[in-house]
Order: sequence, then C-alpha cells, then structure tokens
Amino acid sequence: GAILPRPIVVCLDLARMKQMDSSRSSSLMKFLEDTGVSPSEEETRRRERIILELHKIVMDWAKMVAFNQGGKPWITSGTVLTFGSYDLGAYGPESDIDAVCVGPCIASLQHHFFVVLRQMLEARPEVSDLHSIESARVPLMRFKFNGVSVDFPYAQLPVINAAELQAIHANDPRLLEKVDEASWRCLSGVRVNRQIMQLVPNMKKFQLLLRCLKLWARKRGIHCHLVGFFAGIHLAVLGAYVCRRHPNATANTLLCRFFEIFSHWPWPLPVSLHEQTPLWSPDGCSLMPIVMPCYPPEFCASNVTKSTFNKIKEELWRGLSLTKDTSSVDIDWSWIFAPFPYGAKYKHFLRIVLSAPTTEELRDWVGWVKSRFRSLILKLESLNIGCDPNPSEQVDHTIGEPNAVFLWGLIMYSNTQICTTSLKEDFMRSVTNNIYGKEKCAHSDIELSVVGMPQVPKSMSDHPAYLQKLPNLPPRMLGYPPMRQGCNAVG
Ligand SMILES: Nc1ncnc2c1ncn2[C@@H]1O[C@H](COP(=O)(O)OP(=O)(O)OP(=O)(O)O)[C@@H](O)[C@H]1O
Ligand SMILES: [Mg+2]
Repeated sequence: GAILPRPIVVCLDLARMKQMDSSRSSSLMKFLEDTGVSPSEEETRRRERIILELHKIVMDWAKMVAFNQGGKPWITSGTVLTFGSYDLGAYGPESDIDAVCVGPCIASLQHHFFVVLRQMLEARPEVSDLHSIESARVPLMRFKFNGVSVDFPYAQLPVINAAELQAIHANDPRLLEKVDEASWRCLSGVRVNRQIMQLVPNMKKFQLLLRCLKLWARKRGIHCHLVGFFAGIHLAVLGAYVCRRHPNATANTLLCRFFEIFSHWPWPLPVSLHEQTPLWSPDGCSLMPIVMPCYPPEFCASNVTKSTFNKIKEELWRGLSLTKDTSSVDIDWSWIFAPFPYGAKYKHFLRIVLSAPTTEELRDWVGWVKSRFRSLILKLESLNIGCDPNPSEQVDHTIGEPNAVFLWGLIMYSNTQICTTSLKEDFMRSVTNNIYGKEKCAHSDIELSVVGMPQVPKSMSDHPAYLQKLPNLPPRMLGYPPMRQGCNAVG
C-alpha cells in the first residue's frame, strides 16, 4: 500500500498509545476496586468520627490537667493532628490511623499523657488493646478505637493554648526549636505530609499511585520497615517523585514510570523532592537513601541491608519487565500484584518462633524482638548468607503457648553451615541489650531453626500457575548469584 507521510504515522501512533494508556488505566482502577484497597464511604466516615472523638477527649484532658494544677481550664487546649497514610488519603482497610496528640506545656509526657490520658482512654467503651510504648524513638500509645488501630504519639508544645497555636505555627521553625526531641519528631511527620501534599501536582493521581505502590509492596513482601523493606513514608516520597516528574500522566503511566525510574536509579544517590540533601546519614540509610521534604532535610529512617536491598531491586526489575511492553493493550494486573512465591523461590528457611505465657506478653515481646531483627539479618549476611525476611507472621497451633512464627527465605552463597545455637546466642545479645521492661519479657522465648519446604505453611508454598508465565530476568537483575544446589543447612 501507499506509504503514509511520517507525521501522520506519528500522530496515529500517538493516538493509539494514548488510547492504550487510558484503557490500561481504567483496568488498573477496576483492579484496585475489586481488590478492595480503597476504603468504602462508610469506612471513611468511621475514621472521621474516630478523629473527632479523639479530639474531644484530648480537649477534655487538657482542661482537666489545667484544672488539677489550679489553672483556668478555658484558656488551655490540646488537639489531634493526623499524619501517615490516613492524612495523605492513601490508606487501605488494614492501615492504622496515625494521629499526634498535641498538648500544652503543662501536660507532661510521663504523667499526664501516659497515665492520665491513658486512664481516660481506657474508660471509653470504644477503646481496646491499649498499650504504651514508652521506649520507642517516638513514645506513643497504641490502641484500637472502634476496631481501627490508632498510633498516638505525643507532642508537647511550649504554650498553654496548644490547639490554637498549632493551627497557625505548626511549621514555624522558631516554635519547633523549643519543643523536645520526641515532640519534634512526631510533628515532623505532620510537616512532611503537608510538604508532600504541596509538592505533588495532582493529589488524586498521587493517592492512586501510592495505593498501587502499597499494594504492590505488601503483596511482594517488601512493605515492612522493621525488617529492612519500605515504610509507608518511603513509598510516599518515591510516588511523589514520579508524580512531579510526570504531572500529566495517567495512573498506568505513573506506575510504569515508577518501575522505570527506580529500577534504573543510581543508588546510593538520594531520592529527594527538593534540591537539598541532609548533611549526615544515620545507620541503615546508606544503601537506599530517601529524603523527607522538610526543613532541615532528613533521611527517612531505614533498616535496609544488602539482602533486602537486593530483593527490592529484584522486585523493581520484575515490575519493569511486566509493565514495559507498551504494545499490548491489556495488562493482567494480578501478575504485577501477585503474592510473592516464597515456597517456589527458596529451599531453606530460617524459622523464628517467639513465644510468651500470655498474649499481652507476646505482643510486647514480638514488638521488641522485631525492632532487633536487623541485627539478625546482618549476622546472617556476615556469614555469607542472604535472607529474605518475609514480614508476615504465622501462628503454630501445635505449640501450647501464644506464639508468632516468622519464616525467612535463605540464600546460601557458599556451602555455609548455619549453627542455629550460636546464631541464637548472638541474636540474644542484641535482644537483651538495653531491653526495656526486662521483667516483662522474662518468660518469653525465641527459637531458631532451619527448615525446608515441607514445614512451610501451605499459604507460602503455593505456586500459582501464572507465575510460570513470568519473563526470565537476567541474573544481573536478580541482584545475587543463583542459589547453589546441595548447600548444607543445619537446623
Ligand atoms: N522510617 C521512617 N522514617 C521517617 N518517618 C517515619 C518512618 N516510618 C514512619 N514514619 C512516620 O510515621 C508516619 C506513619 O507511619 P506508618 O508506618 O503508619 O506509615 P503509613 O504511611 O501511615 O502507612 P500504613 O498505611 O501502612 O499505615 C509516616 O507518615 C512518617 O511520618
Ligand atoms: Mg499509618
């Protein structure tokens, strides 16, 4: 046939690509809807009511603190500021509500927050599972309010009328200079969120992308800050970066660009939404530095190690290979968001069993040990063993005591033997170092063993048929050498 002049071919191609892009975006939105990652109207209302109730409780509490100190209750106030994925409008059904309790200078953290306010919350029928985590970097109360998990840290402002002042000056550096370190940290969560919202060109598209990223990271086993994967804030910054680079892109293009940009990212170049990068980098931030948009700039805290860095890179390459073919109209989104097939990927697993006499003790114990997991991953790496710390927890019903079981995929680079006795001794040193509430965990236990496939729960060993269709990635993209056959693992 006749050869069309070039400009017309380009126009037709562009029109076809645009149509494909929009049809892929529609199918992506339909997929997200079917997966149920977006909260229903009712769920949204429920969360709004919770924030409102918490606000009322904090107001009453501030007035009571003033009254008990002989002050005038009407000039004192407190408030609640939300942050995290709730505030960004990208929360899912399993997300918590992150809310800072902002209190006046007369309300102390130790007594008024952890004792007086705790009692007020405990007296409410909507509140359950309340516990205080006083030793955390950001001390907080964690509870369920009408069944929704709430993380509730405390920021004490150097003023009496905290509610009024925060509305005007939450970003005022002079005010922030006067608050203590823990208060400053939780207010920076609020400030970072506000900055992100100001920096993204289209909030709706950003929320959609962030929902995709959170779902993808959860399904692929790379959404867990404590074991060295992404925290929500990392994904929010990476998502915002893509949105800023492509302000007019559709949902499909944004997701494709995310994989394209970050599978090729020259780490350790920091990802930053503005020009500035922090002057110093805390431990754990050197492999995959991501900068929070606040002043002064700070890195998001990170626990990434060589192993988890490799897995993240592998997953980014996988995402790229599944989305880069722009010539096909349809894309099966369930491939991209497929659960990670641990059972098919690894031959050996490190089985970590945490147990305690009661469920309350187990909750504290699991929280504490998880905050030490990074040292176990580093220890394995020092033995030349890579690991994929599956963040999900199982329960072994054959054990009498309340327990939580973790199964981490092991990658043996050489004929290494794992002696779990010395591994445990080593890990226990890190667990018992600086332990908070030692007596609380006196009857709790850890057991480590190396197990093979048969002892892995069915949910982890299933190998969905669609995984067979995955394109083969070159080993370079997998980030580590292929596993040696016949390695010895001694439990
Ligand atoms: N590693 C971190 N570095 C810096 N700030 C963090 C980090 N982890 C959490 N935060 C702060 O705490 C907030 C809430 O964290 P959280 O882990 O609940 O994430 P999220 O984005 O709310 O995701 P989810 O939907 O899973 O709850 C973040 O928005 C951030 O301000
Ligand atoms: Mg949250």
